Amino acid sequence: MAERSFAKEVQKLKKGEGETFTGEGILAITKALLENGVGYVGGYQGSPISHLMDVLADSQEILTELGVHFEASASEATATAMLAASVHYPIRGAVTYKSVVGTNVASDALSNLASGGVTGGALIIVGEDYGEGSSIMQERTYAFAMKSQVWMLDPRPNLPSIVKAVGDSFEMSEISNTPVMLQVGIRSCHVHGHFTASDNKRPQMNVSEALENPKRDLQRIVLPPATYIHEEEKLTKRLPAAQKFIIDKQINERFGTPSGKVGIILQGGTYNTVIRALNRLGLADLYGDTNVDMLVLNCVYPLVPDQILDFCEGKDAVLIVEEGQPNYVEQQIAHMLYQSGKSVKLEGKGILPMGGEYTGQVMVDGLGDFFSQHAPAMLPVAKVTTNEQPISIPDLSKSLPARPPGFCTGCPERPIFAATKLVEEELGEHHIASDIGCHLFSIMPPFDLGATTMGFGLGPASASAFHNADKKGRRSISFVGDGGFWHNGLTSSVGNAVFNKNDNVIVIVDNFYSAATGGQDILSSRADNPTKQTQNSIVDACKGMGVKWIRQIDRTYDVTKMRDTLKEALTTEAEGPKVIVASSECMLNKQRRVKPQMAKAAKDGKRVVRPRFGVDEDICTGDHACMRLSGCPSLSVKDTGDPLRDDPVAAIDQTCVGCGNCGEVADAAVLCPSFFQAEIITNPSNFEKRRASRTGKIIAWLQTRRDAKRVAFA
Ligand SMILES: O=C(O)C(=O)Cc1c[nH]c2ccccc12
Repeated sequence: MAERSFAKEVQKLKKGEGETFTGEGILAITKALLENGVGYVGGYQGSPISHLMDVLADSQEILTELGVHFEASASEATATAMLAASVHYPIRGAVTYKSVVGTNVASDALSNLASGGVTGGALIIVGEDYGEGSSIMQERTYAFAMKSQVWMLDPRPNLPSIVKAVGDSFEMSEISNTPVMLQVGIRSCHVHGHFTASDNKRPQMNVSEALENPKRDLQRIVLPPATYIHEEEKLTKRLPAAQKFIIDKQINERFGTPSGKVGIILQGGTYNTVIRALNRLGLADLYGDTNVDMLVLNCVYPLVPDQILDFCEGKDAVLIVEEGQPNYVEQQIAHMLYQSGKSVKLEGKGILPMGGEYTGQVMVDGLGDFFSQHAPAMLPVAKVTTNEQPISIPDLSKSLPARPPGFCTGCPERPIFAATKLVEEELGEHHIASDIGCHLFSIMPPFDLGATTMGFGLGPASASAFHNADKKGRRSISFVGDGGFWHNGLTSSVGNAVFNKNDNVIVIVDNFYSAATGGQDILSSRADNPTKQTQNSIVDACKGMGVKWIRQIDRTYDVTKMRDTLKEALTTEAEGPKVIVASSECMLNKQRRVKPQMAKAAKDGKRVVRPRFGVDEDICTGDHACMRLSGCPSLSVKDTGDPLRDDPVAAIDQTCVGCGNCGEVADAAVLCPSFFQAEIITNPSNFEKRRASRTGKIIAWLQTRRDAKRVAFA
């Protein structure tokens, strides 16, 4: 079960011609797919397009009704390979993946797909995870579009434009026999708005019909000599067809006064920020109407030289607004201008920063500089000759404590790293390889464990060079999550270690979901899923791969067991990789699952017990050793008001879910007797009520007696 249910929202997918659809960008994309007769959809989840996969998963019924096949692909490579169904058949297909990392994984299939070309429209929806709030390295998917010759649309961030781009992409893909990427940034994915819906369309051909009428065309299969034909076709047919389509269909838009002496060429995705900046500069009204001449590239690849040169004609200066680096669009435009001998002044990176997100302030500063330098007369006098002092923003890093991202309250992964810390205390520091997923938070305080992260499912692979010539010497420890394990870790990491007789320790962090991407089900998820085969054992898969030494830990909160098993793995004489599968349910998902059940039980008058932990502040010495081995967000500090105690004591707040980690850690590390466990009982039995009342009275009497003897501070 994913973190959010879209069961209610997907009902909007049934809206018909003329009805108003209101909602989030990614939901609009899903609706647009159905309106455009898509035949199959798939993908791999990742921020910021995880919810698109969740919406599709929740729309299974509607998809089936329309004859649309949906798959939660094993990886982005799988998703892209799935688009093979559009190679020979006139079936429209769409897949989603996250940004450059998804494209990296997909790139083998992507090159093959782009070389052979497609018959049915093939659409890749890329959630471009660039800028503030991103979870990955800062690169651009654009490079892949260029190298494989895949077109890239980047629509203005509003629902009608995004929906239109879906239809345009399919058409463009079919006309030019080329796959198309629809790039949507973080803000586009989550922008809210409305558009006028059309009826959903059944696919022109569905996948069952294709199976009944198999087809092949040697010219579309990637093997020499066809590959040479593909390259030629790319240059002489597909590219010109795409460029003609861009002009004929007016994919790119012109705004403002066409004869302006200065102009802006911008990626569609930056439009909202540009318009807001123009508004702040006094160059656009609140509705976005402006006199500034603008060419909005809703298609950022390929560019159409005639269109660009026509825009630049007669202008003194043109600014390219292109987020991220390298400045691919600017370079291409510079080349066009140089080749055609135009003397227009080209601005872009320089006036705007080379890297980083073009946030509102960055855009106001950059556009302000551009107009001050090249068209100061356009700016309102107050902006040019301002004597306003810029607002100074205090450096909050001096006064606020750092708040590194970390494990959630009750996360079952925290004790795994607490155990690792304890083992290192005994056996010394080890080389630790990390992977993608929640468990990567181990690299942050208070654990500070892990030296590298090389890719999804590649944790153990990234430790593979570390082969200790001394059999009794130190081994590496590597981590991989259950998500990464099924994404490709089983072969790239575990199989590789078995085959190469790697002697290191591999910990598979199994929390029953692809947790970091939003709690989607995966092969080893424990829940029943009506459309998927779940409950496939990670241990059996590893054994099947040839792992001989394997241990399953069923409750990661058992820090002592976790610590002892890790120690055994690091010291055993057994050869080959030592694999520990550490399993406990993701606490976020567990709470989502259990809370409604408990609430219902309580409402029905049933007895419900919720464990909570607390700290006895009279016993706590305030040394905070518990926190150094935990980092639980519910574990905090509290001032006792006692002037004789310098340090605040530990305190557990209301967000505690009673996972028991703090107590376990304290026990395994022999740290602290100040933790206690309490039970909150809803609808207690009469016996429990009487007992609580009795003990309450005794405790109150003892407390009053003790307080009377206490020295009081005024
Ligand atoms: O959701 C995220 O933030 C991810 O990075 C997850 C993810 C999805 N597909 C990937 C491919 C390579 C690396 C990470 C991911």
